[in-house]
Amino acid sequence: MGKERNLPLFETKVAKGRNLFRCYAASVFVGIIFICVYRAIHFPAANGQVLRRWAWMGLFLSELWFSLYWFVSQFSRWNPIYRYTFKDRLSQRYEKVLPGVDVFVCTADPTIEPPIMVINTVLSVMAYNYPSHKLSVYLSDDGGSDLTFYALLEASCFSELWLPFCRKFKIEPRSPAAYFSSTPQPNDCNPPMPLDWFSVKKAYEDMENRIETTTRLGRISEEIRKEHKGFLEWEYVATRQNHPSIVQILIDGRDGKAVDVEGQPLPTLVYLAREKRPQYHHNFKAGAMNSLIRVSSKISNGSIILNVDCDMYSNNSEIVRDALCFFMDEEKGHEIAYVQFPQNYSNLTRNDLYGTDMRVIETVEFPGMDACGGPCYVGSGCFHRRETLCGMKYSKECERGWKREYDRENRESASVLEESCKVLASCTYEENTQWGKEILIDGRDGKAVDVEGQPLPTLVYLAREKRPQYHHNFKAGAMNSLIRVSSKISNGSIILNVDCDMYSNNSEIVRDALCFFMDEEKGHEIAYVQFPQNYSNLTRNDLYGTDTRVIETVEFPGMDACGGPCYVGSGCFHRRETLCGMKYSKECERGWKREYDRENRESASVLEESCKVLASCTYEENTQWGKEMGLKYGCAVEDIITGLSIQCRGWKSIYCRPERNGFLGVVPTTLLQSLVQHKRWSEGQFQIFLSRHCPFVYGHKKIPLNLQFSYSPYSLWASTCLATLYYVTVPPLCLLGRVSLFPEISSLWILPFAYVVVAMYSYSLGEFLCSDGTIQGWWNEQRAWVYRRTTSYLFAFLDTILKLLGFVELSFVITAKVSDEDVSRRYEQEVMEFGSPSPMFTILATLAMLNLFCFVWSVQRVVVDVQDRALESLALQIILCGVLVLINLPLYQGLFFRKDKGAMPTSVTYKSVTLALLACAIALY
Ligand SMILES: O=c1ccn([C@@H]2O[C@H](COP(=O)(O)OP(=O)(O)O[C@H]3O[C@H](CO)[C@@H](O)[C@H](O)[C@H]3O)[C@@H](O)[C@H]2O)c(=O)[nH]1
Ligand SMILES: [Mn+2]
Repeated sequence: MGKERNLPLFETKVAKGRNLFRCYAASVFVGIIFICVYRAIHFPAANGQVLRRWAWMGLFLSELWFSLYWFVSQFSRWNPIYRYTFKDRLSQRYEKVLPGVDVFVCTADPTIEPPIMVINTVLSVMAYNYPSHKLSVYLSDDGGSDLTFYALLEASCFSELWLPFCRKFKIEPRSPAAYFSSTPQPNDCNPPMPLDWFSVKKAYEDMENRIETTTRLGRISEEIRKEHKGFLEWEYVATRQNHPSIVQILIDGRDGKAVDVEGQPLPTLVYLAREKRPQYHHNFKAGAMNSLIRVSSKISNGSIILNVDCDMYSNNSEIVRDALCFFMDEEKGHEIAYVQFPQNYSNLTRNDLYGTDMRVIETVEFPGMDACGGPCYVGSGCFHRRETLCGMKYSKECERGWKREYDRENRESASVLEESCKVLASCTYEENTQWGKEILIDGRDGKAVDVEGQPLPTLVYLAREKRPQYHHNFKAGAMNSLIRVSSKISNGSIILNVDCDMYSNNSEIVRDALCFFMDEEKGHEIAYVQFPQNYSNLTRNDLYGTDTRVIETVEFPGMDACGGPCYVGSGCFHRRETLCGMKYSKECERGWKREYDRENRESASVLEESCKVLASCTYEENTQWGKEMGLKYGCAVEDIITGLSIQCRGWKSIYCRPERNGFLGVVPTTLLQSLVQHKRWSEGQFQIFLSRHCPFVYGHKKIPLNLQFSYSPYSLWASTCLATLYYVTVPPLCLLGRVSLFPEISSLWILPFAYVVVAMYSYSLGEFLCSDGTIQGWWNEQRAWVYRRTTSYLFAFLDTILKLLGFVELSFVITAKVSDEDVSRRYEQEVMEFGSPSPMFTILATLAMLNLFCFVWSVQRVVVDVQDRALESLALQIILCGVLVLINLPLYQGLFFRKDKGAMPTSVTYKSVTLALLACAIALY
C-alpha cells in the first residue's frame, strides 16, 4: 500500500512523430518566405499599372495575414500530449472520501430545447457511477417554463427505476432515449435482463408520451398541477422574462426516504429558474451559471462542479471518476482548476456537411494547448473545482488545503467550509486570501464529543476581513458577516445574538424563545423575541441609574402590546430570514408551518425559500459576481473568457479524451444555424482579443507565451474575414481584366506557391483523416471554413466593432436542438439547407456567382484563344477560381436546380446574380 500510494492517478504521453511535423512546418515556413520575396520584388512598377498595383498590394497583405494566422496556429500543434487515468487507483485510495459533485444543466427555451431532451440529459448525469449521496443535479431553466419543470418532476420519479436498472446491467449510455434507440432488444440468454428491459422501456415510453403530450399542449393540466406544490410558483410568473426566483428541491438527497425501487439513495435533484426582470440584464448562460453556483453552495456545496448544456448527455458513466483522477492526484492535483472533456455529437452525419464537428480542434489543437498549460474551457463537459470558479487565486496554500481535504475524513469538510466561507466575510467578496476564521469544533463531526461521548455544539471563530479603505460598519458589519458565514456552516433557522459580556443565566431560555416562534397560531408572524438585558455587577442602589429598570419592566411590555419591542442588540432571538430582509407575507405562515409539520421535507422547503434570494436579480449588485467571481459577464463566449482568467490566476487545466466519449450533444442541422453559431463564437473570441482580456495582455507573465499564442487562432477567427473576402473576389475579378497576380506557369516562382498550397492542404487532410474523418468530410469542412469566413466572421467582425463603439448590445442566439421532419431528412441525406432569405446567403450566393462568371469567362478565353500567351500568367488565378467553383457546387444546386423547401429562395437568386453581374461589369470596364 505504501508503494501504491506513490503511484500517480494519471499519466501523460507525448504525441509521436513530432519531428516529422516540425520538418513540415519549417519547410512551409521557408515556402512562405519565398512567396513574400516574390511579392516584394515583383511589385508592379508605378507606370500605368495603378489597378494592378493596388490589387497586388491587397493580395500581399492578405497573404501576410494568412501567413501570420498559419504561424500562430502551429503553437498548439507543436507538442500535443494525451492524458490517461487510473480509476482503479482512485477507488482504492479514495472511494470512501470522494468529494461532492454538483452537476449543472442549463436550458433556456422549451421550444428549441425540448423538455424530453433536457431530462434525458438530467437522467444520464443522475445515473453516473458515483455515490448518490455525493451527487447533486441542478437544472437551470432560463425559460422559466412549467413544462420543463413538469418534465423534471417526471424524471425524478422515473429515476427511481432508471438508476437501479443502469446499476444492475451496467449499461451505457445512460440517457434513456439514447440507450433504447441504440441498443437492440435483449434475447433470452440473460434471463433477468429482458424482464426489466421491457418494463423499464415501457415506463420510459409512457413518460415520454406524457411529457410530449404536455409539451405539445403548451400548458399543464389541472390534475398534474395538483400533484406538486412546485406548480404554485407559476402563479407569480408573469412572463418568461418577468418572474421571481423558483427553487424546487425535487429529490432531497439528505432525506432518508429519497430512495430508488431498490432502496438505494437517490442523488439530490433541484429545479432552478432564477429571477428575471425586464429591467435587469440576465447575462445569458453566465448569469444562469452564477446563480447555480450560489444556490448549490447552500444546498449541497459539492467541491467539484460539472457543467453541461442541456443537449449534452453523459455517454460515459465513469467520467466523474476520470475527472477526479486529475483533481485528486497527490502530486499535481492541487494546481488543476478544471478538466475539460471534448464535446462530441450524437447527430453527426457521415461526412458532416457543415463541418460542425470540430474534429481537428478536439484531437490535435486541444491536446496541444494542454501541453502549453491547459485547454480553454468550452462551456460544456467541464469539471471545475468550486473555489477556482469563484475567483480563488492559485497559491502554494492550495496544495496543503487540497491534500488535507482527502487525508483526514471529517476535518477536511470543515476546512472546505472554511475555505468557501472566506469570501462571505471579505470586504469585497473578491480578495479571498485575507481572512481569519477557524472552525474549532465541527458539530457534524462524529468525533466532536465531550468526555462522556455526547456530541458538542459547533464552535466557530470568525475575524472578518478588514481593510483601511473599506468601512467595517462596527457591530452591524460583524453581525452581517456572521449571518453569511453561519448560513454556510450550520444555517440554523434561529439566531441568538449576545454581546461578549452577556453570559447566559438561564439554560432554558432557548426553549422559551421557541415557544413563541413555534406557536402554531401566531408563531409565523414573529420575527424576533427580545429578552431583557440584566446585569451581574449592579450595586444595591445603582448609583448611576444604569439599569434601565422601568424601560425593561414597564415600557417594553407596553411596546410589546403595540406590535413588539425594539431589538436592543443583545439577548435577542431572530428568525434568520427576517434578519436577511425577508418581508412578512401570508406565505410565511405556510412556510413556517410546513417547516414544523414534516421533519425532513420542510428543511428542503426552507432551503428553497432561502435560496431564492441567491437567484434574484439584485443579489449581484455591488458584488464581484460576473467580474472576479463566477463566470464573467459581457462576453458572448463566457466560457472561453472565464477559463482564460482562471488560467491567469495561476491555475492549470487538463484536457482528457477517454476512449469512450464523455458527452454527446447536438450540432445545428442547417447551414444558417451553423453560421449563426459561428458568428457568436468568433464574435466573442474577437471581443476578448480587443479587450483588456486579450491573452497577450491579460495573460502577460501569467500564462506561458505558447499558451497565449494557442488562444490566438480562435481570437483571430473573425478578422480572417477580410483577407478571405479579398482572396475570393479580387483575383477572380482581375481575370476579367486580364490582370495577372501570380507567377507564370513556366516561372520557377510557381514552386513556393505550389509547395505551400500542396503541403498545407495535404497536412490538413492528413490531420483530418487521423481524427477519424472522411475525405468528403474534409472537403465539406474546407467549404465550411470558406463560408464562415465570408459570412459569420464578417458579421462578427462588424458587430464587434459596432459594439466597441457602443452601437449594438450583446446578444446570444440559442442554437435550436430540434428541427422539423423535412429539414431533418435533408440533413440526414447531407443535402445543404438554405430556405431562408438571410443576408448571409446573399453574400455566399453572390460570391459563388461571381466566381462562376469569372471562371466561365476565362475558360472560354482559353478555349477560344489557345495561342494566347497572356493566359499562361493567369493560370493560377483560373485554378483558384475553379476550386472555388468546385467548392460551391451545392450552392449552385440550391440556387438553380432544387425545388424542395430547402432550396435557395428566388429573391436571393435574383439578388446574387444581379450583384455578381454588376461586380463583373465594373471589373470589365
Ligand atoms: O440565456 C441563456 C442562453 C443560453 N443558455 C444555455 O446555454 C447553453 C448553450 O447554448 P447553445 O445555444 O446550445 O450554444 P452553443 O453554441 O451550442 O454552446 C457553446 O458555446 C456557448 C458560448 O457561446 C457556451 O455557453 C456553451 O456552453 C457551448 O457549448 C444551452 O444549454 C442553453 O440552454 C442559458 O442557460 N441561458
Ligand atoms: Mn449547444
